[in-house]
Amino acid sequence: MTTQTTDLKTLLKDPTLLQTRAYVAGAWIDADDGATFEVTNPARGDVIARVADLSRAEVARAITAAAGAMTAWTARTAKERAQILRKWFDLMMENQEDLGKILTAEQGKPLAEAKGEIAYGASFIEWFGEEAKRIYGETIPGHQPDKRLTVIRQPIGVVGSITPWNFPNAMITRKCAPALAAGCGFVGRPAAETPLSALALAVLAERAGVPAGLFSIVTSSRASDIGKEFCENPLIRKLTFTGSTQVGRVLLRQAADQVLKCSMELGGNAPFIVFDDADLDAAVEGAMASKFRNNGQTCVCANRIYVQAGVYDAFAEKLAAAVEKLRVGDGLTEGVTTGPLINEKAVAKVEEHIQNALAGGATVVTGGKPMQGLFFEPTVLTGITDAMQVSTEETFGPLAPLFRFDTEAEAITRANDTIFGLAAYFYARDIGRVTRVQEALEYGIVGVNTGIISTEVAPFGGVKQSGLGREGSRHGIEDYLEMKYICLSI
Ligand SMILES: NC(=O)C1=CN([C@@H]2O[C@H](COP(=O)(O)OP(=O)(O)OC[C@H]3O[C@@H](n4cnc5c(N)ncnc54)[C@H](OP(=O)(O)O)[C@@H]3O)[C@@H](O)[C@H]2O)C=CC1
Ligand SMILES: O=C(O)[C@H](O)CS(=O)(=O)O
Repeated sequence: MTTQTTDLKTLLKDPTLLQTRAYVAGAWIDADDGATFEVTNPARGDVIARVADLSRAEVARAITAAAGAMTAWTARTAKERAQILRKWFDLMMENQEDLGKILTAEQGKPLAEAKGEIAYGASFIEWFGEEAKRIYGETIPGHQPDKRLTVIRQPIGVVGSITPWNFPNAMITRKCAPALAAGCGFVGRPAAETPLSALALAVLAERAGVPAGLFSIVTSSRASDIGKEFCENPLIRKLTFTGSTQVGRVLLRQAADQVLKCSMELGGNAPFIVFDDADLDAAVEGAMASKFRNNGQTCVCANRIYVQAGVYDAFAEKLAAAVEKLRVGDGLTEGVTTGPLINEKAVAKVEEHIQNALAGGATVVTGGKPMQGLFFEPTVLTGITDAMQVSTEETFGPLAPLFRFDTEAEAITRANDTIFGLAAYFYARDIGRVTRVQEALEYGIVGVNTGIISTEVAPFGGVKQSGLGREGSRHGIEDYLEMKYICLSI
């Protein structure tokens, strides 16, 4: 690690965006016992903040306040709610540079990418501010002459939210925006690695006019405790989680006791398939975008790259050349394309997958080794087989493993041979093949001739063990509404 330290406040135009206390029931609070936890810059290893370390008691207060604030919030018109969300969006975009610097400092992604995440995160607040005005009901032709049937949709209640470190802004807004638009209260617990982006969001929520108590950010190093509070507190009507499938299973088990409605955005193992008839240069561009975005730390990153035999060597050569142009370094340094991994566990996992592949006969085309601190050489391996760990486990790092295949049917079978089903990608130009493959892949999201699929206007989510529900799009608000059927006898 460098000896350089990160004095974030001096980097910000508006230093008040950097908060270290939790935002609970409309107030900025320390933990009742004064406890704090450290936030470090993964690029430099230095401590950039000490943040309030809340326990269940403070979180319970946030939940109670959210329930209390819902009454007035749902009494407002949809237009008033929409206007406040629009103001929040505007404030996020006005402060995009500062929010990006805070995000880079605590998560590591290059500033340009962090600013891109701020725009992506803000887009959910803009989108659901608009959707707030379109929560329609139904009238149904009565089943008897004296019956008048209607269906109305009402906010589900207080939402508990748990989010990961890899998108510390967008994963929260992808949840809180539809929740608030639907009229719900919201209590968000960000990952301990990246709480500062969430707290900066709360600063701007307050400025935008989000009512005190409706929206809280509860920072804590005690993830399991907070998860239990969300699952056991009867005022919580909805749990929304983004993170690993392993933790998703724990939460679903805990949620069962109260039959708590859950949305789960979980792990992935995305196949990226390159057919003989693909535009190879486009396929390399798509593979670079999908694989190395956020240094490979996204749930929709290409995790397995299948290349048809006829173009395997050419693709491997082109991909390696593109990978060698990546510039690894501190995300706050101009021109850096690839930041550090989030922690030592992440570095160890990438190294484990590489060593396992090499032991099985794979070959390093470029990269392959850890660098100083949490940095890792962007890596391309050839000779990957289905017996290797990288075939069944999500690497969550800068490793591009190339599998060879012969036929279309083989590619589909191998691509689907996983417990996950979040995102898949393929490059081909034959219209018959494109149609067959896009329909045969068992995934919630399929990118055809593109490696980037994320947008607020489309439904994001997985099948199989990649999750439950969809976020974003006109569907994303459904998970925060309950349908009420009214049968009026006249
Ligand atoms: N489908 C999707 O959209 C996404 C999926 N993921 C998946 O998550 C993994 C990487 O992210 P990572 O953060 O390591 O995932 P984790 O599942 O370990 O953590 C996700 C969040 O859950 C918290 N958490 C951990 N254990 C518990 C628990 N027992 N009860 C309540 N909360 C808990 C974490 O807190 P803390 O970090 O403080 O320990 C973090 O805030 C990958 O598998 C990736 O694919 C990640 C992002 C998006
Ligand atoms: O956490 C993730 O990986 C995100 O869900 C992926 S995306 O929505 O930013 O593409």
